[in-house]
Amino acid sequence: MLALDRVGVRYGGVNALRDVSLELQPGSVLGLIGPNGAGKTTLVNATTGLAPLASGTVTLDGARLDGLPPHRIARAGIARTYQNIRLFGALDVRGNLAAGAFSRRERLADNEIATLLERAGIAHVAPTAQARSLPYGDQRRLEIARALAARPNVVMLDEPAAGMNPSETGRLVDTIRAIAASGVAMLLIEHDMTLVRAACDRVVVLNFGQVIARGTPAEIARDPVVVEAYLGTGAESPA
Ligand SMILES: Nc1ncnc2c1ncn2[C@@H]1O[C@H](COP(=O)(O)OP(=O)(O)OP(=O)(O)O)[C@@H](O)[C@H]1O
Repeated sequence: MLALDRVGVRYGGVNALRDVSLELQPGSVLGLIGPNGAGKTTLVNATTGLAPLASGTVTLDGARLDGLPPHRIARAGIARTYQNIRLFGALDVRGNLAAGAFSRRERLADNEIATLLERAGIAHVAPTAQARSLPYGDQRRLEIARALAARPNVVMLDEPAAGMNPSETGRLVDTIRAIAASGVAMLLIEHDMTLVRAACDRVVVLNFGQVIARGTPAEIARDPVVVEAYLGTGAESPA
């Protein structure tokens, strides 16, 4: 289990995160929602060693992760994707997956490459295809495959459906649920409430760096505090 306990992150005078506690359980998907600038990406950065903690702790099965460099945290079994795709565009699919497996310090076998592509929902993609030549939705999924290449216990997806059309987004739900079902603890940052409702077991809502609500997707959708801070003000409808 991954646990954040009273985590605080400061950027100058900004409390990007304040007193945030949450847990990710194997086999389960936790949704993380909130308005732009609420601190969602910062939470992933704090977990993966990219944003230093001002307070609190991050532990994986009881072992402290905060303070470790990003590569050590990756080796401990935490993988992520990025809000803006960060593939090695000039490399082929195999090269990108090998980069994801780097923390394991072993070669990536051909059959494992096939399995990773299948788990990410892009079994049709050739390992020799150049990453930047892939359609956008496939690039997003290649990022997921690269995260899985590390054989992680925890996967954090930062807006994986951004730029996808509705049918691609629908298929993404199956991919996410299948990864969780394999025993991975997952965090899903997402603005699309349809996807959140379909993919997440529980949801945490951030606003100005603080948790303002937590519960099942149905509970969150009818929470007046959430509707006021987030759902009612944007394009998303809580209905
Ligand atoms: N490297 C940084 N330096 C300074 N301030 C930062 C940095 N990263 C984030 N912030 C600030 O911290 C706050 C939280 O930002 P963060 O990107 O985590 O929000 P978010 O919820 O992921 O937003 P979005 O939905 O737009 O991605 C914002 O006020 C942001 O401006």
